[in-house]
Amino acid sequence: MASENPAVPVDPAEEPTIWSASGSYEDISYETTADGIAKITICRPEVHNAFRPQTLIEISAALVEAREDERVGVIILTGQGTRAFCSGGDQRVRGDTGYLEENKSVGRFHVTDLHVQMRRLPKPIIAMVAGYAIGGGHVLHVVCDLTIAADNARFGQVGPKVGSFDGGLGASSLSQLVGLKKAKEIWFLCRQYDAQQALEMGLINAVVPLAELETQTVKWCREMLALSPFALRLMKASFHAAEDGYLGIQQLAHDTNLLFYGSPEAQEGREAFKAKRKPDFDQFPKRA
Ligand SMILES: CC(C)(COP(=O)(O)OP(=O)(O)OC[C@H]1O[C@@H](n2cnc3c(N)ncnc32)[C@H](O)[C@@H]1OP(=O)(O)O)[C@@H](O)C(=O)NCCC(=O)NCCSC(=O)CCC(=O)c1ccccc1C(=O)O
Repeated sequence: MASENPAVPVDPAEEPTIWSASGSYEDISYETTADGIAKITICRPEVHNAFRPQTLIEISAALVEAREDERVGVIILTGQGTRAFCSGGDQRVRGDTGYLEENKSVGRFHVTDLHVQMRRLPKPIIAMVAGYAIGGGHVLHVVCDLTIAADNARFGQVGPKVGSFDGGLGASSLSQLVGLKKAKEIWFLCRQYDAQQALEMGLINAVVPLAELETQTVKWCREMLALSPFALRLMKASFHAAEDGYLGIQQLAHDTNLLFYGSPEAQEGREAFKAKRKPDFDQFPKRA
């Protein structure tokens, strides 16, 4: 809300949210706020926002857009309407070799690359969940960095009921969140859990009234936007480094390199090369 007294500064966390849409997508929408929030919405409410290959290709493109936009600091992933965040792979286009793109006869799992992209993306991604987060839709929220759920949210895996499973992040990240026994229960029994149960088992970060889902999620985003973006980037990479092995180390190491490039020591190497002279690294301390 704008402050009525100009002497009282407006708390950025309380500013109204104005979304600007951009891009030309069929299955999703991509919107941003002037203060640095991007929102990707799956727009297939007639199938509880189930994804087909095209949906995942578009989410991936929107994530690239959000990543490359230097104004964007936080990304929200959500589903259109109040009945579902996402119900997983669209079973109508599930072929015998994976999920089928239009006019293609050989299927694949586009989610594999998308999960990796979300995990490596150096900006926080928040799942904003109303209604069902089921099957591959449940895994999508698990892969997000944070999850804010409405009080009507329902969570669960259904793979073993419909002849599918996610032994990737859908197993490993899930068991990190809720523990091995609970993760096995979720997969082995295919039950549904309400938002309160999900909160209690550490699957999500907060439960809010449905009517406040977006304002509360935006509030969380704005709290993060007020923090150091590079510190958030390094923390995201650090959380995943051990589990991601060499590729986790690579992310952190290259981020260190990014910082090193800003130092006089690294710049001396570059300048010496360009001037075709011997670099003078003696001027820099051999740090303890
Ligand atoms: C979510 C439900 C429990 C909701 O039930 P209800 O409220 O009664 O609604 P419905 O009447 O069932 O649904 C309304 C409407 O939507 C259609 N629909 C819902 N979900 C899907 C879907 N996934 N695909 C296609 N269509 C869907 C439903 O048919 C209705 O349409 P009408 O025309 O009105 O009849 C319930 O809907 C439900 O259980 N849905 C199915 C959930 C499901 O089976 N999901 C797929 C699981 S498998 C998966 O997601 C794999 C994903 C993947 O690609 C993958 C592959 C390999 C490794 C990892 C992954 C990964 O993790 O992603």
